[in-house]
Amino acid sequence: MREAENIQSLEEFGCIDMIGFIFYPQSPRFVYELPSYLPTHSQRVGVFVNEDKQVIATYADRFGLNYVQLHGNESPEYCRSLSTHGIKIIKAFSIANIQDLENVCKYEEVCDYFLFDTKCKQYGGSGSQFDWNILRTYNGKTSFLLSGGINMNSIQLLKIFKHPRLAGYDINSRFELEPGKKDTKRIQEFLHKLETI
Ligand SMILES: O=C(O)c1ccccc1N[C@@H]1O[C@H](COP(=O)(O)O)[C@@H](O)[C@H]1O
Repeated sequence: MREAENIQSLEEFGCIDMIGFIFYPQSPRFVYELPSYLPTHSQRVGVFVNEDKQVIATYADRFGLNYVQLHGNESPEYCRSLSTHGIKIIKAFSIANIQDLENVCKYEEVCDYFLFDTKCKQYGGSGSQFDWNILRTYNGKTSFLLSGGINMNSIQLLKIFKHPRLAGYDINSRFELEPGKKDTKRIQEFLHKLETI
């Protein structure tokens, strides 16, 4: 997210655990300036793709980031060296089949969360869902966020999908008015349906 009012009105829901800022210059959601309001209750997450560690540290300071979400081909060593600097790590993995989970175990101990996203041509923000049944074979210790194209029509499937390490849902492009601007009404409706239906 990148607009102060938009961030503030979403945070007012009181149940959004994390709000993300995309620091990948090729993304249409790239955050090019510091918003005049930053979340105070929701955790601040910076999203990076194969970024220089010094650049990440600079953004982490400037935005007061609680987490960095690494959405590229970052190695376990790279994650470890960031985490030893006190930065909490969410490592994203692109999933299309069971084999895509093979390398995930190498990242145990060096990440706070994993994030399972749909494999696509670009690095993220595809708006497409993958087959969550693949995650039934994930038996690691690290909790994960479910991501990739989650939308209003995902609710029934979200309710059915259970996993002992599932920590939360990550919503992005399917809840936007335009890139980087969330449709707060649609999100409110989504949250309501998730609780009630
Ligand atoms: O959204 C982007 O532009 C983006 C660019 C580079 C890396 C990650 C990006 N977004 C992340 O992708 C997932 C899934 O998003 P979607 O629901 O499929 O649109 C999410 O974690 C975004 O933060």
